[in-house]
Amino acid sequence: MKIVFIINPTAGNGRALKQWQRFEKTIQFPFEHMLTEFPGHATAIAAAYKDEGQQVLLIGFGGDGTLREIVVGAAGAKELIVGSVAAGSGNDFARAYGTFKDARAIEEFQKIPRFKRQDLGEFANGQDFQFVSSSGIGFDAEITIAVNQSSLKKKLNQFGLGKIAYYLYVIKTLVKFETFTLTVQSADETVVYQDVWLATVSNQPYFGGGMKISPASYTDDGLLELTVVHQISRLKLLLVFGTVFSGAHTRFKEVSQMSSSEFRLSSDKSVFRHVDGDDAGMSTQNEMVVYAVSPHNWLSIN
Ligand SMILES: Nc1ncnc2c1ncn2[C@@H]1O[C@H](COP(=O)(O)OP(=O)(O)OP(=O)(O)O)[C@@H](O)[C@H]1O
Repeated sequence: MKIVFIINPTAGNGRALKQWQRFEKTIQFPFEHMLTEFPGHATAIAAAYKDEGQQVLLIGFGGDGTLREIVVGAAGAKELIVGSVAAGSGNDFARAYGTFKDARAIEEFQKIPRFKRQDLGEFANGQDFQFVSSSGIGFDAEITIAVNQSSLKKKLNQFGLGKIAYYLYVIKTLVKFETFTLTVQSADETVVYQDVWLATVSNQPYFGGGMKISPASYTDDGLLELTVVHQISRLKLLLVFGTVFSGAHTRFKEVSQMSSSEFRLSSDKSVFRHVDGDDAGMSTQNEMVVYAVSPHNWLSIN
């Protein structure tokens, strides 16, 4: 089995490169490695291994964005297995799909490779999007995008205080956010939700760096789960946010969840959208977007 590390040097607020340099010194088996040079590069690197004619273990050295790009490049290929070394800021991929904690664990995997077929989520909205963990619209997407684009975050990161930027944007967005009306069509029903703060389609339980937003999600069951937070006061929303880490938010009446192989979502205004915590443009007003499980699945370590 060939081992290929795909390293995003910018992941983990720029800490991934140093982490890789330390990790590399501990590797005692043959490997290849590539550093990503731009967003989307990991997809091209992964896809280039599709015709190797042998099993290849692609190890993403980065966070959720890097791993999504690798999975997208590897999806549909029978001989490409995707693993990770957690080197991002949130690392929800590692929570659901496992991660190698050191080089020895990779060596053990090589001796007895165990892997598993996994679902990939997708939707099209002008362009094709795929998501490994989740994709959402509304409040959380607006925060994510503001933080990702923030120069304040970059400054605070120099002192290891990047999280402060995140909390500042939570407060700022909480004050100015305008809720929207969401129409959801699934195989069984059509539901209209008023005063919606966020809607997230999940393939695995975690998002946002350890928040257990969708406890009923399984990565390989051919189903997606939708979580809608609606008709809630700003103060109570903060309280609910605090309970997401344990999954206790599902007890609130303002949190609705459902499961289906496909959801058609439309909002009465344009709203921000993320895929696996990265900017994915806007979901435009009254446009029906179909979220589904892709026919192309992928292989994770097991
Ligand atoms: N050389 C590069 N320069 C700038 N951006 C890059 C480069 N290589 C990859 N990227 C982009 O960096 C984005 C962020 O990476 P990633 O999500 O892995 O790290 P993170 O945001 O720190 O972690 P997490 O998503 O787990 O919080 C990826 O979506 C990818 O497109």
